[in-house]
Amino acid sequence: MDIVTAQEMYERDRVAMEAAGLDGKLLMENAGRAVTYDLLRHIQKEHAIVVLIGAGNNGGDGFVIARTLLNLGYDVEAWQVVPDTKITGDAEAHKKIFQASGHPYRLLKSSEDLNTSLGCADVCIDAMLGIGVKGRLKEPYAEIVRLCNEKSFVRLSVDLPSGVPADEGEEDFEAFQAHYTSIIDAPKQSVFLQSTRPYYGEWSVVEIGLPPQLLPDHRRRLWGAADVKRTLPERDAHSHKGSHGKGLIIGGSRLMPGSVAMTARAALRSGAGLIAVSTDPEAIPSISPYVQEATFVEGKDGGQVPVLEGYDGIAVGMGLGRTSVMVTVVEQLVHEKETPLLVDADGLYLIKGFLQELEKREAPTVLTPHPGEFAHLSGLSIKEILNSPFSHSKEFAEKHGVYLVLKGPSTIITGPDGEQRVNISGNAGLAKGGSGDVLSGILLSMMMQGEDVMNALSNGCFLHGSTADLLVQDEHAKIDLLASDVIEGLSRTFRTFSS
Ligand SMILES: NC(=O)C1=CN([C@@H]2O[C@H](COP(=O)(O)OP(=O)(O)OC[C@H]3O[C@@H](n4cnc5c(N)ncnc54)[C@H](O)[C@@H]3O)[C@@H](O)[C@H]2O)[C@@H](O)CC1
Ligand SMILES: Nc1ncnc2c1ncn2[C@@H]1O[C@H](COP(=O)(O)OP(=O)(O)O)[C@@H](O)[C@H]1O
Ligand SMILES: [K+]
Repeated sequence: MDIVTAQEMYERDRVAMEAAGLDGKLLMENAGRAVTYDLLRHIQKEHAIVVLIGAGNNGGDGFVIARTLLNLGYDVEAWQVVPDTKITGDAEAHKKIFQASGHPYRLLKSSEDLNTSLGCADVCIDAMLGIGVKGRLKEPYAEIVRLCNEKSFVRLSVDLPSGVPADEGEEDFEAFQAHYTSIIDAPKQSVFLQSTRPYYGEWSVVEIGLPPQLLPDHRRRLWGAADVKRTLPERDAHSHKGSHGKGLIIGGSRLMPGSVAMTARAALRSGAGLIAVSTDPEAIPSISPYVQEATFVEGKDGGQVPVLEGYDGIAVGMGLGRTSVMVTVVEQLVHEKETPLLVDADGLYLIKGFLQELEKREAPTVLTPHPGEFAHLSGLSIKEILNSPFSHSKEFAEKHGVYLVLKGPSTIITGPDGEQRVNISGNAGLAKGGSGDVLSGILLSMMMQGEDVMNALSNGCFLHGSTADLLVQDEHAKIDLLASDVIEGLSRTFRTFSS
């Protein structure tokens, strides 16, 4: 499913209108009807409903929704919150159909009248502003939004909660706080940002008849279960351990043995053929009982720098520490151009000095920072990253020729060519030390088993989060879930994808 900016959404509408001959009024009818039937899941027959209608096409959708609900026999009051002169174009055409169908609307004169009406409502449908919003809400919207947010009724939004910007990068806004948002055609960037995501409440996307074959390819997509099912490599009946990749994991130290143990175990649980671990010899006794299937490698000349040749993939950084000998290890990995490399945790701190050289690597380089680590790598502030994660990830990945996995509740995976995928599986049970180590193991394993790196990374992120989701559905709560539970839970997720 594509993720769009406001501009890209207007472009999709334009293509549907010009290339397919779908007229704007028809799209508005489709949108309004699709949204109505979606919202009905949250409405009961005895509910008193208020529909708030704004000046633009979002308001036009509001007239269609109010008419459809009234035709179905629901108790609806349609409030136009702007003067008649502001309702123009397709919205005006639908207002006329609404009136010709014998339905009255109320015109906002004072906020007291509206407040009385809101006081009697069980459900409020917000069709005031959509992707056309610019800057902070002006009156009367700002006051109406404040009134609505204080009420105890069910708040449902059309396309976007009014006031929420569609695109990343906007910090200063005030918005309708929806319990549920019915998104038209494609999720907007703001669905995935920390500051705007909470305003949407639960959400889903309704289809309004735009022809997929004609739509521009934005190369920014939400990655879901259907995509995993389509792209997850099958395990060949005639395969042997060598067919599934031999991986090297460099990390762990005397005081941090657990992280590399989890990465190794997660890699094996995700299908890796062979896993070797390079770590501080003092850490080996605590790691080996936890991953009996892994082997250990000694560094060259008895030191800590391992031989890097002969692997299908290398992951570095988990629990590694930041000593000078580790700088040497990371430097050698950067210059070892032919093996796919994944860098996490301490590895991300150590690689900062070699960023300019990453572009020269021939095999894929994958960096998996959380926003704090990305701030260190990029020199941006965490706030800047959280406000515009799509554009900052894209700029960084393209500049350094790397795959960037920017982790969080919405994880953004960006390829060196700027293609982006978003994973939203997972829950706050993963907000614990060790979750990232497990993800690194899964990603290393996926990279060794599939040809397409973007698919491998997207699938790995989905499987990691989706395992945590399955585990909190029955066995665990978000509070007690451990990263190691996710490793043992992987089998459940894999079983749902195997035929
Ligand atoms: N063909 C299309 O373009 C379709 C559009 N649809 C709907 O149309 C919406 C987009 O329509 P519009 O482009 O008219 O945008 P909006 O419906 O968001 O409204 C823009 C209007 O709001 C005013 N406005 C902007 N910022 C404001 C602020 N901060 N305070 C107060 N008023 C402000 C503008 O002056 C303008 O009159 C979508 O979100 C969707 O709901 C759907 O009907 C499907 C088809
Ligand atoms: N609130 C959350 N909702 C969903 N996923 C989360 C949440 N918090 C963390 N995660 C996921 O958990 C992992 C945490 O990785 P990271 O921050 O590197 O953890 P650590 O280094 O402590 O192991 C990432 O995959 C991230 O997407
Ligand atoms: K809205």
